[in-house]
Amino acid sequence: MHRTLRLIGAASGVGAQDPGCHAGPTALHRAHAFDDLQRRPDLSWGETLFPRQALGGRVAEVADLCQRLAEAVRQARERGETPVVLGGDHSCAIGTWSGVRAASPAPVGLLWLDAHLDSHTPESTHSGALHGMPLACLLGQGDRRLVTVGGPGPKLLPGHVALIGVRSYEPEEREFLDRLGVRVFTIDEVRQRGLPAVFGEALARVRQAPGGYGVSLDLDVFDPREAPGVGSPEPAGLSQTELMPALAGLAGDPALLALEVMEFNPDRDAGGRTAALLARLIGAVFPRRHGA
Ligand SMILES: NC(=[NH2+])NCCC[C@H](N)C(=O)O
Repeated sequence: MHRTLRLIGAASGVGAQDPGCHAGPTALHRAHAFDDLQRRPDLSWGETLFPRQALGGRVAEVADLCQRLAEAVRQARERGETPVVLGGDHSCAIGTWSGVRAASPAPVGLLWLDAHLDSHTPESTHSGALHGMPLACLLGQGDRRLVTVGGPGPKLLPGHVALIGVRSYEPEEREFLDRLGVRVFTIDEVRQRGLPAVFGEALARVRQAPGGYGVSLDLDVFDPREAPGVGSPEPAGLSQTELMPALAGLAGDPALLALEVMEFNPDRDAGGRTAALLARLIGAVFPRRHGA
């Protein structure tokens, strides 16, 4: 059975220091790089969600957006569709995975591809930026308004989570993840062992979750020379030559519940390279099947 892909825009930069990612989904909707994707009969662009202002601060605005995103993602899953969420800053991940979890009868795993750990709490953050906190929130730690999006309780169990590509973080968030037992594959480990070995090990871990798993991809996991259009670029990332084949290996996996691609910042996307990469990436994970 071929599932319908449901694109959902999360047009928020409220969680970031540079709010430019808010324009990401609208820019992609119009980008020529997305023309072929949008013509696919098995893909439909659903809604794009925008933050509501004057809710009394950033946490309230992010919580409100994530609540609506969780609902849209949950409904898509319950219709038997595969949600593909396009950000937007990475704080929106709280909505995506709370929605996936709400639609699943059993715990779900998450593969987190990112230059950062995004695992601060309000107490540990250095910047105060909410896009530095979503993974901690999904693991049950953080501002109550964010932790309870989509229902009470942690949305992920540490043993079902793995991060790949990490190269920029503060010590407190690393200690937090190590304490919980979340597996972090830094870029140094990728360089030592090669991406195929690391990706395989990370995937095996997240696939242990009985409810299936998802992929949260922050575009800054790529080297900024290949993906310049991101909110927080960090040098020395993964190349497309490395990561695309690994992602293509997920194609057709019935346990893959949803994908999100976050932190696209069109203001910085010199030559439209990042939008084109993003379109290729969706095509690699969800190739168009014959007849679909
Ligand atoms: N989703 C992101 N781009 N996160 C970047 C976070 C950077 C830094 N660790 C912070 O907490 O501010």
